[in-house]
Amino acid sequence: MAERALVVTELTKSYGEKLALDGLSVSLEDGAACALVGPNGAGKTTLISILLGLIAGDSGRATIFGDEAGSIAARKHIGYLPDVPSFPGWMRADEVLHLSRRLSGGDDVVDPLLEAVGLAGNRRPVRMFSRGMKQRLGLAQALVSSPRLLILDEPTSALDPAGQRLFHDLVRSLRGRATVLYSTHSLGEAEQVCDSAIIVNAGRLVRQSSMDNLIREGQGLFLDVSGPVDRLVDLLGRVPWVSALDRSGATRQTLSLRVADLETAQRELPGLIASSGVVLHSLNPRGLADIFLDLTGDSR
Ligand SMILES: Nc1ncnc2c1ncn2[C@@H]1O[C@H](COP(=O)(O)OP(=O)(O)OP(=O)(O)O)[C@@H](O)[C@H]1O
Repeated sequence: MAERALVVTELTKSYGEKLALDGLSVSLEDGAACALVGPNGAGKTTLISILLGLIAGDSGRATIFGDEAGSIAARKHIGYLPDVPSFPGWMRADEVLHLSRRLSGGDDVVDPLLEAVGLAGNRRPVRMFSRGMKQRLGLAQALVSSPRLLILDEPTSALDPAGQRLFHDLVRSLRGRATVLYSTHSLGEAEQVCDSAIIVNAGRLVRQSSMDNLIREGQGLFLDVSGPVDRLVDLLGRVPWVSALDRSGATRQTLSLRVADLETAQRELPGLIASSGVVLHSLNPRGLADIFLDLTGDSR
């Protein structure tokens, strides 16, 4: 069986009274592109810091390709891109990468890497780079030692939407070079780059699942309706494709439907609305942000 890229078992870490990781267990197959998703304070940075060997857990274990997190062997497996990478402003991109390569003892991959991140031939000093360019250089730097595990920590938090999209395209194009662990607040971002997600909240694992499954299980519709809403709720209670129904509001009400079969729901819903006699004000699909809120709740 292939060696797993990451195995985290019952990992716990407190800062004084604050429990940041609470018996977290997750694992990652070699070659996966997995998002680490959770709201502020979920424990993502703490987990990454332990994987990088910057801090130690209180109990439990983490191994990277079989090597204990924090060991020299484990560190050699990892390439890391922080949210805001910094470089000596006077250096050029190629100089940054040559220096990193010498320090890490990696292969001579500087030119292809600069090409891959769209910085080939750029002779300007890094201080003249935009944030997006710095992030792309940071990605190249993280890859310079040919790591087996690439950890990206909220890498687009300082980028505008266009810069984010470019960065997502770039990470997607680099998939296959390394196993990817991509920390983000957003399932929407995770979907752009990753095929699976580890969702954490309050230091605990909420779900580890493929993106496809998360989206399928969370799919549904929001209906804004008024009039004989009880009648519509009654009709919806009888069809097999509704898996959950929440209702809020007074005169004008919002029905939140989770559906097992979206296509059937979209085909049959207009008929149910018409026969119930309600007035439909709006109909919207549930998005990834709704799925994220469902899974992480409001437990902070
Ligand atoms: N050095 C520290 N001292 C005290 N508490 C800390 C420290 N670092 C983190 N914490 C607390 O531990 C918990 C987990 O924090 P962590 O930074 O790991 O979460 P996160 O998921 O990375 O959050 P964010 O998305 O906001 O970066 C939070 O409640 C945070 O306040």
